[in-house]
Amino acid sequence: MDELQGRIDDLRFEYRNAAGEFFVPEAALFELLSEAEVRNLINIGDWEHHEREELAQGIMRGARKCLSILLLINASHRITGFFQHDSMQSSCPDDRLPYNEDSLRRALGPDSPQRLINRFLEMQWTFMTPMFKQHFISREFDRSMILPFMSERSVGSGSMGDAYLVKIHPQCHQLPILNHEVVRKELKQREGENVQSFMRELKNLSLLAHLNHPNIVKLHCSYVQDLPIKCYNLVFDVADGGTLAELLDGRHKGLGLDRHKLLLGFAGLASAIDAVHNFTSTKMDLQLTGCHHDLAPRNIFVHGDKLLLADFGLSTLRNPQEDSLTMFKDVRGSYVAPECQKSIDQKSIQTGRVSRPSDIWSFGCILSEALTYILRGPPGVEEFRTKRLVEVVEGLEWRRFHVGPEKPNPFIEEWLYQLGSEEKGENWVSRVIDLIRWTLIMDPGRRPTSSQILFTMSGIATLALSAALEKLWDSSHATKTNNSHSVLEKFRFESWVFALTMFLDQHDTQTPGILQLDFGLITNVLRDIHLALLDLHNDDDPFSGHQLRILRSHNTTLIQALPLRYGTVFRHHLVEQSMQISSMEKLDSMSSAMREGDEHDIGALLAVRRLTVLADEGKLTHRSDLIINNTLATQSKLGIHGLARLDGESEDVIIEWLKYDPSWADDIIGHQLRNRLSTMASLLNDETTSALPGTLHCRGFFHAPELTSFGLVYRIPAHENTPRTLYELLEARRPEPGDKKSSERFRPPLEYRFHIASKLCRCVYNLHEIRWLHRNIHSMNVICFQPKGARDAEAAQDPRLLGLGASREDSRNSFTQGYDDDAQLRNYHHPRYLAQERYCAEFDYYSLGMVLLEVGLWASLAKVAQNLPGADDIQFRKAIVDKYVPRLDLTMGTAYMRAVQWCLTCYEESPSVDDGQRTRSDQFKTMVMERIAMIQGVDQA
Ligand SMILES: Nc1ncnc2c1ncn2[C@@H]1O[C@H](COP(=O)(O)OP(=O)(O)OP(=O)(O)O)[C@@H](O)[C@H]1O
Repeated sequence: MDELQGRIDDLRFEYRNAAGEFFVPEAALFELLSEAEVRNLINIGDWEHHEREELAQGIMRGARKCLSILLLINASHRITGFFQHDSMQSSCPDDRLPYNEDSLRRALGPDSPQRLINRFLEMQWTFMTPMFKQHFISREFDRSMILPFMSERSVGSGSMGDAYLVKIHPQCHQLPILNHEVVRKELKQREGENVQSFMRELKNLSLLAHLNHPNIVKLHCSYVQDLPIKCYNLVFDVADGGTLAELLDGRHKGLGLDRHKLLLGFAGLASAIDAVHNFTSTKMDLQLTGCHHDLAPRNIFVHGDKLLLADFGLSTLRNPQEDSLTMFKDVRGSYVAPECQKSIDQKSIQTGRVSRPSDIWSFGCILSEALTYILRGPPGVEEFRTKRLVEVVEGLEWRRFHVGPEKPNPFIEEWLYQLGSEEKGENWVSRVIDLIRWTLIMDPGRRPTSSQILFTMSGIATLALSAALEKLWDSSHATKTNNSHSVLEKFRFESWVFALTMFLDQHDTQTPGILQLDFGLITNVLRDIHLALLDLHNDDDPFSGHQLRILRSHNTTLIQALPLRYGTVFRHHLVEQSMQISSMEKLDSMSSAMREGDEHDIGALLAVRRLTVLADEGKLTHRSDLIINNTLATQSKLGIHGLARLDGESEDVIIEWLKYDPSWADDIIGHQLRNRLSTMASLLNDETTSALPGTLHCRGFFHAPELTSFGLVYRIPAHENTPRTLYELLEARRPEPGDKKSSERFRPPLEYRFHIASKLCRCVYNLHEIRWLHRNIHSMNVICFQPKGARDAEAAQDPRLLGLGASREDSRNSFTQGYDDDAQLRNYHHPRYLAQERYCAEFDYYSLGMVLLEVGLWASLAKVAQNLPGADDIQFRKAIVDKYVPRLDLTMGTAYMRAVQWCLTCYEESPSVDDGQRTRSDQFKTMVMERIAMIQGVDQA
């Protein structure tokens, strides 16, 4: 027993706090006083056998501290009394520490000497050091309580209290802290406003602690100690980088924050302000409207690369139904909003009523200093502060961003203008300045809300970081080989930045919440990309599969984070970028790289693009296997084309006739023509080309000298289906019993018509994406496939575009399509093209518009033209636009009508970029393709 007593006594003098007091951490005591030790002690003591088991269990359950004290004062046998007087309550003797004289006398027995009682009372404090745990709020400590603070040093003081950096004994806390350190903020005085502020801060922080917001300083716990006056303490997580005020002044510790981190820090800060302004806790089923009221750099901490919002002593969090205006409590500081003081009159300032926009003003002020810091460093901040100093009334000067309740400080705008003219290459600077201007609007009602600030600030920070990464990507890329996979990833990243920028520009910040972006996720991915790019510099084989796979997966995450509509913008930009590649070799490898990844459809487009360039350059290999020598066993007309069966075959084929001028049939020109045909057939035979939606697979070509024509031979996709031209269907009459033609016209249901329209748009859009103009869109070049046994409506299905062969020819003189270049085909062409203007995409849209009109009215253009006898090309177009297009309103709806109208008038309209659309193809997509797809209920994205 003596030996155990000696060891406990040693433990008593092992730990000494910063105030020189000894204490025994609970865990250390329990380690020493194990169950074996306790049982051993009981076994050698004077206790009756039948008492021993219960006693051992009772001590282990919660009396080891009392037992230790009794051992040290040589009264261990009295431990039984602590149980005898527990009135069979479940609490344990240790739980009842600290004892007072009466309760102790009851436990120790009435015969216990006073000296024993005194010694216990004195000794007990050594064994009851508090255990600091999270969310222990408002604990009251006796003045004798020994706190396990191993070291303590002052880190600053504010108007309300002093702050100390404290190291807690590792066995005396269960806090998630680094190095066992916390900041203890101690209230300076106990009277008046300070106590109220303390209590308010405590209440606010306790509520905010439930949010566990990464940008709000973490309150771990709080306590009050009677010393003998009440001393109020808040225990915070340590912010390791000092305050933002110190950073801006150049007095910060550590590395500080670079520009991107600072911008991200402000996005985090905006998020904290938003959390305060719109406090919501599902756990507590609570929604409150908050206001910080004292936003200033000294109340913002730097922690790692985060900014933390602190000091909630003046803040309010209240029920949203309550009036959210508050009388401003203090008028100090440079960041105070103009509405915070009602009037200034001979040095006396009347406080005004403030609400959340006042915080927004302060945020804007702080942001402007931060921007100055980024661009000009601490001396710039100093200059800004000095220059904005104004004398408000005689003898009263301040550095605020206004000069009275309704007057802005004119210097601020001048300063922002100066900042804006710097850093030309950095597009985010002007965005930050725009945001600052918005926050510094004198009318509080017109300032942005915290959610708008959060969105805008997050967008700015993301764009700034992305721009830096683009540079890094360039520099690392420039030194590497032209590995197509790496070029592709760079393109994907750039296209993502493009789509993001468009999203931020177009997002209506007045109605936040409609389209949201997970900025947290995006920032993390951007950080990972940064690391991966840095790795590339140090890697021997930088574009090895592994590195690229990492970058590809990061890019994919970014792309998937875009709202659906902007995923389409991304895709379009990627196509545009890829189309800039002029080298055939690069196009080829880029196309293969894409076909392996997420954008395989773009890869296929690129492959076709490559083929078309090769075809135009006459470099497409001439393939003898595409020359068809069979004669035609049967032949019938398919409008201007043919439906035939080749000798010895069992399936029909479609023949696109290309007629040449007989005078060219001499040997030399004939050879050239043959070469051209061979090139076209190779292009249309390639599986990538025939995989384009709305096209047919070309098997090859043959020469029919007797017709001075070549025939391009196409496969029928499902051979039992009957091909019919759209023109034929438009003209068709409903069959009557006995197969007699009725006078009633055949009209497929609307959904069939929308489907045809939609598919044709898609086909033209894809062709244009790869810069392939069709040049011959008309309803005789649209082939539908009637399933076997289907009648009427079902004939109008699965439309495909013919005429692609001739479209590769620059000159209209090489071939004419069909047996004769029918005058009625003229109606599909834009008058300006007919007047010899160079062919452009708008002319394809015009022709497509005419076909869409035919589909909409379900009447051929030839039929329509019969009502316009003698009209020249221009008059014809005008009559169509003015008279026939409006009829679509009734047959197909307004959206369809507008789509057709756009096709027929886009050439006349000056190119416009103001609605955010960059190219005609973009416009076609939104104005026509998506409109029609939307009526049809199909997402064309
Ligand atoms: N959690 C913390 N981590 C690191 N340092 C802190 C922490 N809390 C306070 N400090 C330091 O202690 C100083 C005093 O903080 P305190 O919140 O008491 O006053 P203040 O905000 O600077 O002034 P005022 O109360 O007048 O607004 C701070 O400026 C900061 O340097």
